[in-house]
Amino acid sequence: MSSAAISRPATARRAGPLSGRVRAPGDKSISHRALILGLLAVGETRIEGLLEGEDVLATARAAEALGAEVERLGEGSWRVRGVGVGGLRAPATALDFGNAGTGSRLMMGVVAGHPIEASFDGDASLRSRPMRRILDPLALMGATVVDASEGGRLPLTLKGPERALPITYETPVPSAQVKSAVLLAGLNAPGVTTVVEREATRDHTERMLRAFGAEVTVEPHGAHGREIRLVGQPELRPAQVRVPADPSSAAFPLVAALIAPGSEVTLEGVMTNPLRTGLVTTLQEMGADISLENVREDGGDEVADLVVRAGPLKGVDVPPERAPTMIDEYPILAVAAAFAEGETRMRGLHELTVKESDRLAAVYAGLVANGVEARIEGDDLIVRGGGGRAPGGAAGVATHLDHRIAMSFLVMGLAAERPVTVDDATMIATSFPTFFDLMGGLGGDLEVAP
Ligand SMILES: O=C(O)C1=C[C@@H](OP(=O)(O)O)[C@@H](O)[C@H](O)C1
Ligand SMILES: C=C(OP(=O)(O)O)C(=O)O
Repeated sequence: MSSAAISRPATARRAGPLSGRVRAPGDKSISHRALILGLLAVGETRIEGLLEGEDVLATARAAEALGAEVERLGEGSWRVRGVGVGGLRAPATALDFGNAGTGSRLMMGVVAGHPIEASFDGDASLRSRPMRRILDPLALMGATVVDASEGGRLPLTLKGPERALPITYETPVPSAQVKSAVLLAGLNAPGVTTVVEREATRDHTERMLRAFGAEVTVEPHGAHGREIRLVGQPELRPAQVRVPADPSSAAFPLVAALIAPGSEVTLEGVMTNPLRTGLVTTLQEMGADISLENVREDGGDEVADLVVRAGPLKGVDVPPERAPTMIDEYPILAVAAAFAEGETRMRGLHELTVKESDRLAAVYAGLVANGVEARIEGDDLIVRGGGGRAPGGAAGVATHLDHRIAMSFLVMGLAAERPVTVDDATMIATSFPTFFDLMGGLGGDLEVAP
């Protein structure tokens, strides 16, 4: 297991307006997948713009342990020499995924498709997260859980069958991680593996599998869902992957620019895949001044420069079916809502309770600690905004090993009447290692305890 890091509190204070042009780091979802498909391709995959955050570095180490040669050539520039589908070797020691749900769950799918045994572990947050949602479909494909902690949690040991079975699986929860784990296991199963999702989730695995030469078809399913079919046992060919800027990270300077009066910020090259843009849609409904400029295609996805100007926001009702397109953005949306005029109701947030922390509870507690009126009704979070103002003043928002809780409340501090301190900023390095430099470069006043 990762050794527990020493907590470092951080504080953000209101300063002048934010201004400048910045690029958020590479997309975390795509970075994990590029390393994993690089491992499964025959030959040399090149990745540019890889997110060099702790979560992704853990996946890079796991890919190495499973047989790939992984080399960093320069900032964000990586080379992966893969072993091919079917060519994995059993790792000598447990794979430690730290804080990373995506890396651990997708790699469980990879292992389950191969006749090898591997152990998975992580930090206290990852050890508390549900893994049955992954292990159940992988068992249908022939994998065995040799050993697991209570409730099928980490640390656990998984053993793949001699020959994985292709299945048709309807995901019980909207989860790109579950979908991806099944597809990755299906890569080494003879025949067609099918995943049906009632609500479409981020489609990076499907897109990237195609870019690496796999045969994948996607059809609509019902009102909001999709059916994805993968033909097993392809020889994946290596690809050149250019990783676009992560919309889930860009969300922090974006909301900071909206709520710090007088700000104008441009966020370059942000991925605008429609399955990731729920936050921008919602903020625009709230009246936010966000324009998409220079819309273009890059690395197989749509990207745009987002030009953001501060201005008044109004409360809105966010429908539950939008959740998969902005699942990681609710904490920062709640901060925007705290500065809006009137009430914002975010519906259907059950999945937030099983992230790095129980984000529904953590956001609610952080809002209340900062003098913001909020309540939880069932799976809904309701925030009453202060019409351009929020009190702030929390002396130590509890972040529970959750990077997005830490960044969200630091952004609140950049515009609140009193400074906001979070109890631990170390986890920010899992997804946004340049957060403090980037926000500071825009004029934000943030300080981490030495
Ligand atoms: O597939 C992915 O890259 C991710 C899927 C989402 O999780 P779920 O699949 O649990 O919804 C998201 O919260 C996570 O940050 C990244
Ligand atoms: C939920 C997240 O990531 P993961 O599931 O990969 O830990 C996140 O980054 O907000």
